[in-house]
Amino acid sequence: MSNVIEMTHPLIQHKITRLRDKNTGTAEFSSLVEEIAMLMGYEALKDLPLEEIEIETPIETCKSPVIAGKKLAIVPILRAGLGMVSGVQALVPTAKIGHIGLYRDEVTHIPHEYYCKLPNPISERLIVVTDPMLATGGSAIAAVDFIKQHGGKKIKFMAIIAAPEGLKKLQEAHPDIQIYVGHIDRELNENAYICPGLGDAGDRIFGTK
Ligand SMILES: O=P(O)(O)OC[C@H]1O[C@H](OP(=O)(O)OP(=O)(O)O)[C@H](O)[C@@H]1O
Ligand SMILES: O=c1cc[nH]c(=O)[nH]1
Ligand SMILES: [Mg+2]
Repeated sequence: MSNVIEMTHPLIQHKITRLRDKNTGTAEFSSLVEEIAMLMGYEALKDLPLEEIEIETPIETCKSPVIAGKKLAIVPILRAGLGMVSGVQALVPTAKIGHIGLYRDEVTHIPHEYYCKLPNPISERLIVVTDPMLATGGSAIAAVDFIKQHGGKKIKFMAIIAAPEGLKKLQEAHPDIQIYVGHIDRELNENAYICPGLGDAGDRIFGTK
């Protein structure tokens, strides 16, 4: 799984355990999602290209590196992916933000699109797609399909928890993207929920259940 990078940092693992706990309430849950996204973003963005510019320090003129190229785009899959935006945005405050609205049908588990607005043009930007949960992979595949249809080429996908089944499908559908996951869990259950997982991420972030 060479294009899948699973996080090993102890802080991320600790925070994921807090997320899994059913007694963790909405305020702590959404803060943890933001913090994990920032820590994962630090890892996912470590190959950002640099260019040297000339600046003046109080002492002398020198050349020093800055991030090169077009501004990054962060694209959350609504709703739950929204909870990860501020964490990545804290690292790259100039990032443009797109949105893709998808919900999973409760019976068929097939994703349905209800919204899509991306920065335009998108073809030259690095695009970081965020969604805490990668279950069957249907939502992730549909989101990357949309981004590619709009011209997106350089895509990284960030999920906090992934099921092996969905990860495999996403890799097969989009072998050219890099996938960053906080933890790969055991399996999906009969309702396509991740086990052990953390329940419904959107409901826990926004307090809707
Ligand atoms: O890999 P999949 O099987 O497609 O499942 C994962 C999707 O399910 C959840 O969203 P949900 O449909 O619950 O929408 P929400 O974020 O609005 O709660 C989650 O945030 C992912 O987007
Ligand atoms: O376990 C799961 C699966 C899909 N969506 C979630 O929020 N949790
Ligand atoms: Mg949900």
